[in-house]
Amino acid sequence: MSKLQGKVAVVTGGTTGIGFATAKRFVDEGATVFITGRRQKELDEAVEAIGGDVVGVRGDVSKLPDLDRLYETVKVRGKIDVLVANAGTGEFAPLASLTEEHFDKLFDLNVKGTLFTVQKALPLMNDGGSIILIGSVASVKGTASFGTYGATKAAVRSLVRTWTVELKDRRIRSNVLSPGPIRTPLVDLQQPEAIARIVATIPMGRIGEPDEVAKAAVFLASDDSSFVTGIELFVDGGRGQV
Ligand SMILES: NC(=O)c1ccc[n+]([C@@H]2O[C@H](COP(=O)([O-])OP(=O)(O)OC[C@H]3O[C@@H](n4cnc5c(N)ncnc54)[C@H](O)[C@@H]3O)[C@@H](O)[C@H]2O)c1
Repeated sequence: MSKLQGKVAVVTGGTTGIGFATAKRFVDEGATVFITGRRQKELDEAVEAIGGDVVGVRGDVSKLPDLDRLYETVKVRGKIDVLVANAGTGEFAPLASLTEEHFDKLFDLNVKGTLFTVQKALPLMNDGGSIILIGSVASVKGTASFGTYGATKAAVRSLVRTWTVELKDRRIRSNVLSPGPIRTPLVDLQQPEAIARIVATIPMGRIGEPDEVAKAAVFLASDDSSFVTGIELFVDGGRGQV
């Protein structure tokens, strides 16, 4: 039995990496999935590669009018059962030399974009639905140059605590799914020495694959996690746990 049969899901930033893998898993589990991306070409390629019941909507989730347009499109196909606020950016710089521009860029997308992605979805969400925000192990593990990024993801973790309480009467569950280092365009694999340093901090001795995060997303999206809300689920090979 498919775990998401008949469900409608939205995955922001679904053209690459974790968002792409999650959208693919959701479609394979029977869901209708809307993905977002900023560039039409990448969006079309992702829709083609995922196949099945997937719709691409172009937009930048840090811009509120784009979010309105996204949900206008989704509305035509019905209510939302699962929302994955995945779009996020990671640029890394020591706090001591951080610029205001860098700070604003990260907070605009990772915090403001994530908050309004959820807020604007609420009128369309089915009671009993599931909200998944993508966090990061960087919020609990001090790592040089990850300060601003980690702070944005700590904010995401905090937002979920509040959504969990504010949405309880509608039985909407909200959880954070926090990956450790995963093989996606966000992680620069062209720097083998940096990767080796990261891998040395991971008990499982390797970086993760996008589909390993996607499998956990299916758990949080489906009835398998019917009594799970307000948590942070780490998919990090143990990196943040030791
Ligand atoms: N890869 C990792 O190691 C890792 C670890 C922890 C958390 N994460 C988080 O996972 C999520 C997905 O990242 P990923 O690793 O798959 O990298 P990625 O670069 O493949 O994915 C990021 C996605 O967000 C989209 N995006 C970026 N800015 C956007 C915007 N303004 N509007 C709409 N979409 C936008 C990108 O187009 C892309 O599809 C992010 O929130 C990231 O912070 C990644």
